[in-house]
Parts: sequence; structure tokens; C-alpha cells
Amino acid sequence: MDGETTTNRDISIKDRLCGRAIVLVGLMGAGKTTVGRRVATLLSLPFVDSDAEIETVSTMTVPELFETYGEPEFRALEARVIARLTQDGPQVIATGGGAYMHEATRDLLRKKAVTIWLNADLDTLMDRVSRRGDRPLLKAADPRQVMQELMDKRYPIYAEADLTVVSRPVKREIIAAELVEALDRYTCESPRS
Ligand SMILES: Nc1ncnc2c1ncn2[C@@H]1O[C@H](COP(=O)(O)OP(=O)(O)O)[C@@H](O)[C@H]1O
Ligand SMILES: O=C(O)C1=C[C@@H](OP(=O)(O)O)[C@@H](O)[C@H](O)C1
Ligand SMILES: [Mg+2]
Repeated sequence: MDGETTTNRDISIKDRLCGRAIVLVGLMGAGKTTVGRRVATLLSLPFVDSDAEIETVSTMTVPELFETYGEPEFRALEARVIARLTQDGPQVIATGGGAYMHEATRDLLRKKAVTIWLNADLDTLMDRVSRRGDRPLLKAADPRQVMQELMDKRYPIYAEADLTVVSRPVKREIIAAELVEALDRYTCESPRS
């Protein structure tokens, strides 16, 4: 079977979501945007990326928002955008790496979503983020050190997500398939009516 076929199992997962969104959390470079889009295709669900949505509503890029208004304003906007997106029912939402650190966002997602942490090691993350320079937090003298500090601070919080999938240097289709399998198991074991 190819990686893009929607099966009866995938349709059942959608039913068992009972209106919840599938929300990907994790550090920059974990693959939330890339894998999230594939999972949405597999499950025939809409896909939205919170950074892209923020850029649409603000008509600014994420780096411009950080530069013009600072990180606290970006975080406030991010929390509002995610709160709105979770009203829209079953869909796959890729969040920006800092979104799940916001306590009110975590509380909301506990009720409205199945959350999945894409957990990657430092080498994998650095390899992936080094391809683009559009992450303001990494515009530092030692981006690897910044990433390590973010791992130390954020991984205990990401671990609160409903599910964890290990993101590693294998094809993105494999990670997407593992995520769907994890969702299948989880929605069977934790049904909601
Ligand atoms: N499984 C994978 N294998 C190889 N490259 C990947 C994989 N997942 C993501 N990438 C690449 O890594 C980079 C960061 O991925 P992205 O989805 O933007 O991460 P995030 O949204 O978590 O910051 C992108 O260039 C993407 O194409
Ligand atoms: O980790 C973070 O705080 C951030 C992650 C980015 O998104 P990705 O995780 O999709 O790279 C983006 O929201 C912003 O640069 C801040
Ligand atoms: Mg992303």
C-alpha cells in the first residue's frame, strides 16, 4: 500500500476523534509542518500550520513579527490563533515550537485536541533547521547551544502531550505512518463520546 491511501482504519480514526483536532507539538525542526501535512492527507483532514495562519492574519512574516513587536506579542497572537483554530473541529494543526509552552493553550488542547509530541534529538534538529534561516530564536552566536537550552526547558512540558512519536532521520512518510498508527491505538484505548 502506498503512503497516501486512506483506509477504513483511517476513517475510523476520524470518527473516534469525536470532533477533536490532531495537534503536533515539538521543537523547531522536529517535522511538525512537514509530517502534519502528510498525516492530514492520509486521514483526509484539513491541514493548518499555526505559523502560516499567524502570517496570514498579521500580513507579516514570523521574523518580522519578532523584530517589530517582540516575542511576547508573537506569543499572545499565537495563543489567540490556536484558540480560534481549535474551534474548527477535526483537522491537523502543526503548531510553532513555542506554542505548547503557553499554559492556557495546553489547557485548551487537553480538552479540544489529541496532542502529539514529535521528539527529535539535537543532531536531527540542528541538521534540519540549518537548511533555512527563518527561525528568529536561532539567530544567535551559538544556535546549537540555544537549541540545547530549549530542549532542557521544553522537553518536560512536551512530554505532557497525549502521544509521543520519535522523529529521526528516516523518510517523512515513515514518521507520518507511525503517527497514524499511534493515533489509531490511542483513539481506540481512549474513546470519547
Ligand atoms: N523525516 C524527515 N526527513 C528528512 N527531512 C525532514 C523530515 N521531516 C522534516 N524534514 C525537513 O526538516 C525541515 C524542518 O521541518 P519542519 O516540518 O519545518 O519542522 P517544524 O515545523 O517542526 O519546525 C524541513 O526542511 C523539512 O523538509
Ligand atoms: O520554537 C519556537 O519558539 C518557534 C518555532 C517556530 O516554528 P517551528 O517550530 O515550526 O519551526 C516559530 O513559531 C517561531 O520561530 C518560534
Ligand atoms: Mg513548522
